[in-house]
Amino acid sequence: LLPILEFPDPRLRTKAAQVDPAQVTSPEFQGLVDDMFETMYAAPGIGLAATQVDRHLRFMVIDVSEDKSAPMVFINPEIVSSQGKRAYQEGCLSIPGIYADVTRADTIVVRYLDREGKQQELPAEGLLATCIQHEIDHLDGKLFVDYLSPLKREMVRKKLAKARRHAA
Ligand SMILES: O=C(O)C[C@@H](Cc1ccccc1)[C@H](O)SCc1ccccc1
Ligand SMILES: [Zn+2]
Repeated sequence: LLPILEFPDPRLRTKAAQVDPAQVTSPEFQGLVDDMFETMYAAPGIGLAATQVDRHLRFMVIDVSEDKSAPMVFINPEIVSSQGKRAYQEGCLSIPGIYADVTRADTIVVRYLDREGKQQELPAEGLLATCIQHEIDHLDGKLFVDYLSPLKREMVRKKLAKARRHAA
């Protein structure tokens, strides 16, 4: 399992670099993808961005199915269109115990390279669209708490500091 960075770790603010398409089929990269799926399922989570495990490359793994039956890899993802708005109570594996409503586009089309390095274009809506947008934010060093008011974000910081003190 790969350790997941936790807020306010500054490494979570790193902007990830494009993946070299020639690297995608290498054993090293494929091994990292496998490790990320294992880490995500163990958390458990439905998405995990490479940034969260301190690998600053533009890719993420997602599986919104109930039974781990729909693993998806998005490499160098870019949203090419987005429509509508939808609020969803988001959590984040890097900000444990904090949940808040975040409004994002309801329907998107995302262009990316798949696990074989093949260019794909996928329409997504609902939870999958929310998750894709949440993970791409990670690759840009953004966290869902950035969408909260400064007051609310301060409350989050205090709550996490307190939880860390009690855990120590
Ligand atoms: O930290 C992450 O990126 C994993 C996130 C992905 C996510 C957050 C909000 C909304 C959709 C996806 C989650 O912590 S995975 C845990 C989870 C499970 C079911 C529904 C929502 C979140
Ligand atoms: Zn997250």
